[in-house]
Amino acid sequence: MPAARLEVRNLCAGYGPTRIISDMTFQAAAGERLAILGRNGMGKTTLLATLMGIATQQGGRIVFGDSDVTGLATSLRARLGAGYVPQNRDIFPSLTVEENLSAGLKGRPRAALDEAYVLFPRLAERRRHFGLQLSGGEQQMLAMARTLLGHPSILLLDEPLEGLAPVICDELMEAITQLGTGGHVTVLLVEQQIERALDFADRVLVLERGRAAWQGPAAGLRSDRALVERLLGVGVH
Ligand SMILES: Nc1ncnc2c1ncn2[C@@H]1O[C@H](COP(=O)(O)OP(=O)(O)OP(=O)(O)O)[C@@H](O)[C@H]1O
Repeated sequence: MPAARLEVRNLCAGYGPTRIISDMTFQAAAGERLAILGRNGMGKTTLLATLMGIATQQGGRIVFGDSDVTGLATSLRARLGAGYVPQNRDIFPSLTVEENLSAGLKGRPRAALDEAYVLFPRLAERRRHFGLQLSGGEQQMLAMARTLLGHPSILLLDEPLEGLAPVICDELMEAITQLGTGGHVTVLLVEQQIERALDFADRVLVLERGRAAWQGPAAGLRSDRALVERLLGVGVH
């Protein structure tokens, strides 16, 4: 599936009647790399979960490509091209790497598994290992590769680097960058490692208490240390 545009208009969302996301409007062009940043608890995970139809959309519109997906079930959104790698990685612990990957094939031939092994050679070495035997980094690679096998047009990544050693973060960011560079998929990256996210992204959306506090080019945010400090409470180099 080719990369798709994402349009979010006046989105309100949360859990049941509890409001977490308020009146949020933003877009990602087809093939764009959008980093979603914000301090802890500002609503980043809830935003991705709402885009997937997991959290409750209370108002506004979500459009993937030409399809308004407001009100659609998660499975239909996946069929329309959304690929979601949640923060908890969600792999099957008692299935092997190969079996986990097969679950992402969505009817494609088994030979397509090689795409995952080319992207992450470690997974090829571990193909007969069970999910529970993998390191945190390998689990993240597996979760990402399984989603990518479905050829998403919009990829939602929730803190893929959380809890991983710097060398593994390097490896994962290289793969994510490789994916994003071809423009074949629109990538939304939620990440706490601000520098890595800014290195990757074309544009940035910063959340504050469930609202869009700032959006613009990654380079613009990086060059304004005072703004980064105010929005995110951290420094950048
Ligand atoms: N299932 C839930 N039911 C009710 N409230 C929830 C639920 N999950 C999260 N929240 C609340 O929603 C708010 C936003 O949480 P969310 O996980 O979206 O933030 P976040 O920006 O992703 O944080 P972090 O960076 O810590 O992962 C928090 O106040 C959190 O307590």
